[in-house]
Amino acid sequence: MSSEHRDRVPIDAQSVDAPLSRFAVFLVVSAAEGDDALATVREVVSGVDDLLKTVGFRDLGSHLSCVVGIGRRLWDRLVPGIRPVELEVFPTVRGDVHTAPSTPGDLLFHIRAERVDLCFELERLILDALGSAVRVEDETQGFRYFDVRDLLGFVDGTANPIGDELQASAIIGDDDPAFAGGSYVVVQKYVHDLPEWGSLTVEEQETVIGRTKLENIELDDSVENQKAHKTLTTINDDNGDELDILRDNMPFGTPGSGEMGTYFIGYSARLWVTMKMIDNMFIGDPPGFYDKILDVSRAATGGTFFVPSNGVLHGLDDPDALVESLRALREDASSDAPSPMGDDAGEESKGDGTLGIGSLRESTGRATETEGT
Ligand code: HEM
Repeated sequence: MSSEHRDRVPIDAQSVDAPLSRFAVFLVVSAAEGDDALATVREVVSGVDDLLKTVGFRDLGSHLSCVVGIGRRLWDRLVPGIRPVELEVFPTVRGDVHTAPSTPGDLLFHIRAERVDLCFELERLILDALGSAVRVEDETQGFRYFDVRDLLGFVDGTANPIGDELQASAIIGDDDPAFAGGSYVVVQKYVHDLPEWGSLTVEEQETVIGRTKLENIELDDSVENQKAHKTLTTINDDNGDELDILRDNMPFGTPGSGEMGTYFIGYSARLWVTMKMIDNMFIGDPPGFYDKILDVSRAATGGTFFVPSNGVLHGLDDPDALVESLRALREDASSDAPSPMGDDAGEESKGDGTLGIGSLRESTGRATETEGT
């Protein structure tokens, strides 16, 4: 990659690695058809930093942050002709018993802060600015619950990568140089059946999760077919090295309505790793032995978004220049690489084996379908 191109498209990541906060808002919206709506989306999304400063500067200690993700359909409208290698619409994943639905959404705003009013204010300003250019598909307010527990009562997030591992797991690097500094994010809103969960003994619950409830100690992996949640979501590459994702799950709910659960959010440098975890949970590994967490957790939403680096995000207000820069970066990379990557929408380079992706994909036995690509 030439330094000239690096200068044109800086690879600074959005605040994907913001610390675990007390509050969060997960806002998913769909973009309206038409050029006017697209122009508004471009302006707001590329300038979201200004709104963030407007609100966040009023209390810097509360660490207000906002990550913007863009779904594949909107990406193709905003940046026609070049797309992150793995970006796809979240596919419906059907197991024998449980299904992970694919639900509409073009933009994700993941807002985090130590104060709920800062999250509220930023969300309000973003939606005001977007106006009729978008329709809200889902809006969930998450909160920290005791010592970072989910509503099932278990500490959630312990095995998250930190430091260098966080960067390597969550932020795209040389695999897709045009989109270095970006990340893939998957969200799913799970609604829990807490009375059903409460009818299990603590030992039974611990077997489902794979950790002890009070002390959060990891249990040994089961040698039986039925694996714990933590085992089904442990993915290794062909060399046996573990491939992590960065989770920032949050409890949500309104007891009066009876609806409460866990909002799952996972950032990854490789989308297929997150999707393999979801396959394992819903289809089972081996197939049929699905994640028992799903017997008390209904997936109500499912979406995949690409989180561009700040440089690409800001570049959305000048799409011609952006596309030219991204193309140049990808061409540079393919002329340097022994086996060239695709130069159009990225389809050609999917599963190119750089991390044993192809063989792992084939072994998933995945019964999935993609809705309305
Ligand atoms: C109902 C929703 C979910 C709940 C309540 C939940 C809860 C938990 C808990 C309590 C742990 C153990 C502590 C920890 O390491 O964080 C865990 C681990 C984990 N979960 Fe989930 N989770 C949910 C959904 C998901 C989904 C959808 C994925 C992936 C797509 C996922 C990926 C992981 C991973 C990677 C680990 C760490 C495994 C390891 O030990 O290496 N989880 N989860």
